[in-house]
Amino acid sequence: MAATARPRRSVLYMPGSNARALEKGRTLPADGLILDLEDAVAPDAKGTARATIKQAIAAAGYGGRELVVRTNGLNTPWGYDDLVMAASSGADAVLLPKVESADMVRQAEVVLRANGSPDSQTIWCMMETPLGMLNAKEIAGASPKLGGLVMGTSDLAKDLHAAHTRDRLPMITSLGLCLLAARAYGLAILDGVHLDLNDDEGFAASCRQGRELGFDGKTLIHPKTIAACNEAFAPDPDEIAFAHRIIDAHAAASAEGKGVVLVDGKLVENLHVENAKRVVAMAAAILALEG
Ligand SMILES: CC(C)(COP(=O)(O)OP(=O)(O)OC[C@H]1O[C@@H](n2cnc3c(N)ncnc32)[C@H](O)[C@@H]1OP(=O)(O)O)[C@@H](O)C(=O)NCCC(=O)NCCSC(=O)C[C@H](O)C(=O)O
Ligand SMILES: [Mg+2]
Repeated sequence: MAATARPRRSVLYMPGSNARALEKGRTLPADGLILDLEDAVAPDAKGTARATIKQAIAAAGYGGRELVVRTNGLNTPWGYDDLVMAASSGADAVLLPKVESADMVRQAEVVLRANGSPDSQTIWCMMETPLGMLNAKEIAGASPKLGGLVMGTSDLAKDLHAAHTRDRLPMITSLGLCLLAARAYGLAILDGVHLDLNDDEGFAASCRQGRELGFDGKTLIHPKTIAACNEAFAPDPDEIAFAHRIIDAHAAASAEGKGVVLVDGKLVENLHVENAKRVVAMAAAILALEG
């Protein structure tokens, strides 16, 4: 499915070492699941987590949820074996951590292809280091196998010596650079996690801001945040109704040989129709996923 028509409002991380979480993922209303081998898994548990993830995907039952395996880096003792497992696991995508260059993407791609990764399996990149931000454009254009970027705002804040503030001003340059790179290359892009599980208001504000900036959705660490995230990133009924009015009014105007029309007092041109069609397609894709 095209990056813009597949719902990715909520994508939940779960430690690959936590079989209970992987089981729960089959019933949670998240659009996607990141089965993690990296930061959520202790060094001693990496091998077991790899086997647990492989078994969970093979056992199926995840419905239309997009399944993503986050591997360790190729510069670690686990990265190569993670990629070998992920390649033939049946996961929809493989998420590479701490990507800083196009070369890092291509090295992983070689291992994935050599180990049976189907064409349909995409590569996603964690964008979470200062060098990664500066090289966002070359990373986004590194390979036709690339499907998306995921902001790693926790690692980024650490490396930038930045604070986690309500307005996320310290993150804005980085979020903007990655959004530009993703949209320039037709990739999906997901916002970073909100770490404070007791801060519902702050979580809602970060969802709102992420959507306004243009993110497709947000990565999450706990199931209790999925519903609010789905709502925040879905087009609301008024938006969908307005999109239909735009499409219909512009079609009628075109039939009369006109290129522009006013809808509810607002100027509508071709570009607005394109956007309206994207909104309608996303609403339909969400209905199909939830139906
Ligand atoms: C944060 C947690 C460790 C909290 O876990 P827990 O104490 O078990 O929470 P609850 O008791 O409230 O759980 C209630 C039920 O929900 C299930 N649960 C909890 N979290 C998840 C989850 N992520 N996926 C699936 N299911 C989950 C529990 O099993 C309970 O179920 P039940 O048995 O039926 O009662 C935990 O939430 C957690 O581990 N979260 C994920 C942490 C993680 O993956 N971190 C790494 C990713 S974030 C990151 O790396 C950021 C990035 O790289 C960056 O740099 O920014
Ligand atoms: Mg990280």
